[in-house]
Amino acid sequence: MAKAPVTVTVTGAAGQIGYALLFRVASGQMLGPDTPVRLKLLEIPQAVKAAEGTAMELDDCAFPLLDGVDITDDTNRAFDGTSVALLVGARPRAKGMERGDLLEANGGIFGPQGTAINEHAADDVRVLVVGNPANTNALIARSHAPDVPPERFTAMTRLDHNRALSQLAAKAGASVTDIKKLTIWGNHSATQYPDIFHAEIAGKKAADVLGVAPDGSGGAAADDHQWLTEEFIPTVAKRGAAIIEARGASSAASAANAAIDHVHDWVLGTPEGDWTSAGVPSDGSYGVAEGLISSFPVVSRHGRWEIVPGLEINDFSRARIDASVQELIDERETVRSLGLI
Ligand SMILES: NC(=O)C1=CN([C@@H]2O[C@H](COP(=O)(O)OP(=O)(O)OC[C@H]3O[C@@H](n4cnc5c(N)ncnc54)[C@H](O)[C@@H]3O)[C@@H](O)[C@H]2O)C=CC1
Ligand SMILES: O=C([O-])CC(=O)C(=O)O
Repeated sequence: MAKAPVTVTVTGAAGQIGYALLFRVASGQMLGPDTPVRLKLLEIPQAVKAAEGTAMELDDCAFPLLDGVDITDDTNRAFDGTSVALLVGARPRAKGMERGDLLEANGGIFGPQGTAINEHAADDVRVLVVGNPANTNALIARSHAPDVPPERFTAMTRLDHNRALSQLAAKAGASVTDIKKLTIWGNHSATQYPDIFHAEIAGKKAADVLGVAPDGSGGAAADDHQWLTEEFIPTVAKRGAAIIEARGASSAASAANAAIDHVHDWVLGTPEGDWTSAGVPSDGSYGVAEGLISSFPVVSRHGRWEIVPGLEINDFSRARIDASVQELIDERETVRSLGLI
């Protein structure tokens, strides 16, 4: 028997990421080749026409799995019956705006969207926040949805994870498929910590392959600790800014790709013997303050993210995880003081 269509809501549908994302969702790359999708596109009134143009192109693809497209500027209607909510639309940082201003502007978007999800979404709703600052926007949305299990609100760090995979593979002369158990910890910001100390390259410990010792004492090659601290970590953490510099616009296709990967793995499971990274509500694991939406090593089993337990954290990693988590604590304090959570 054919499966029932799954309702997927995309906010900011007329934006750059929306344009790169919708066609892949409609083609079945996110939920699998046997799951029809019904799309709901939310935009601000000025961008509804552009979203209609995208919907015309979706029609023109004649995707067999696309069961319908609904375009609206009404938040309640956009989340009616939704099972997958991709919160992409956000207020971009304008010139002269402080981080607090940005958080406040986004509170005006993610608070009402959380409320609408609480009231109108399907019982199995899963939420992925892409719009920046993604972790704290997810926290704001979640705090407005008391009837939705908290673990259904997640923030995207899969793009950072994929960037780290690619950088590590290039350094090791390996394929990305040879690399397992890489982790992004903390915030989707320049403080994030891409951790290679549990990673494996073709079954061997990445730190051994690369001669990187956690205390900087060197290994096979003295330069490799420097590669970790001065190349790998900053390249991954500042990749978004480097793309903006090069392209004149922020990452769009790679961000859409990461959103597809995140939801695909959440719904359909992560492969055995590996894990990925996602911003999920902390249960206090690894000393991360409970309730923060922080990036962790995660697997998905039976449709739920689980934080990978029991990893040993060396002092090098500890300091970097703590710094990124502190930034999340500070953002939480700011939105609390603004009455947004
Ligand atoms: N977590 C991550 O790894 C990444 C996050 N991002 C973030 O994703 C967000 C979107 O990026 P782009 O698509 O490139 O931006 P964009 O500016 O091209 O598109 C954003 C769209 O959101 C819409 N929008 C604004 N407020 C809205 C609201 N209240 N409801 C519905 N739609 C609304 C705008 O009209 C616009 O069409 C940005 O915040 C960006 O910083 C981008 C790359 C990676
Ligand atoms: O900084 C931005 O707006 C884009 C972003 O999050 C990224 O590419 O990681």
